[in-house]
Amino acid sequence: MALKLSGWGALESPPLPITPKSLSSSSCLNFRTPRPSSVKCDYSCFEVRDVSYRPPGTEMSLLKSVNFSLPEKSFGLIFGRSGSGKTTLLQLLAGLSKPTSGSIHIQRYGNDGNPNQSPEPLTPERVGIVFQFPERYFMADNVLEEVTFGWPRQRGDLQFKEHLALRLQRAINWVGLNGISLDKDPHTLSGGYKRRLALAIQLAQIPDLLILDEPLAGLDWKARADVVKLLKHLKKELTILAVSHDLKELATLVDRSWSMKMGGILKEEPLPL
Ligand SMILES: Nc1ncnc2c1ncn2[C@@H]1O[C@H](COP(=O)(O)OP(=O)(O)OP(=O)(O)O)[C@@H](O)[C@H]1O
Repeated sequence: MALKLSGWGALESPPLPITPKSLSSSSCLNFRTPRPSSVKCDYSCFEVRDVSYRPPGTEMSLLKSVNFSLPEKSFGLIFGRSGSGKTTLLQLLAGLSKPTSGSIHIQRYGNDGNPNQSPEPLTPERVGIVFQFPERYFMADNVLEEVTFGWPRQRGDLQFKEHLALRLQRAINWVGLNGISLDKDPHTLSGGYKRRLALAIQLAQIPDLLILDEPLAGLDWKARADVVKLLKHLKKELTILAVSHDLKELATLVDRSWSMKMGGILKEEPLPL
């Protein structure tokens, strides 16, 4: 099967077809199969309950009894002063560190607004995180290698590779990178396209929750507008939680917002615009 990418975005050079063969030389890290489509629910929320965090070996709590919930397919924004604990909270959500106390889970609710299942823990495989300045961490010589970095290298069956190829195509289409040749060096992309690539890397894993740490930082005005437009598009399909100082530019996307006070105390508050 050869999947040809086509669609929006100016075509700089003909894109490479994505085939199971072109995915055969990647390595495996934490790869998750998609949830069965038979699992239906009325709606679900990402919930943080009484989460506190004190780094190992220290006496100081960086987060104090944090509580919030974010319904699926909504956009949440956390703002607050530098050093208040925003990134620390994102790291807990992504499973990069463990709360000292409290829980982080997904809760499904029925039509009557009551939980209709036990909460499921939010495992790291269900979360995609794009750090500040993600382009600084690009490792590969071309776009295809960058998106598939960490994918299975062993000889899998054809069906599995077709499945990966479809995921890749979906992620690339989603962020509008389909006008870019997959053999292009990621470091030569514009600022906005580098951010699209960083998003595609996470979207290819089909996360339930996409976390963005300062998604507009370091971009010029045109790239910032471009990324905001893209996030508006992604929000239709995904649950997104961002930390940002760029409140005005992201305001039109925001469904829920919280202020992180110094000392790691989170409060639901409208954006101070
Ligand atoms: N492992 C650690 N041990 C001790 N202190 C830490 C540790 N990690 C972070 N801190 C401190 O915790 C506080 C919160 O840091 P954090 O990076 O979460 O803040 P932030 O709100 O994201 O800031 P910024 O907006 O500048 O990114 C800071 O004072 C930081 O120095």
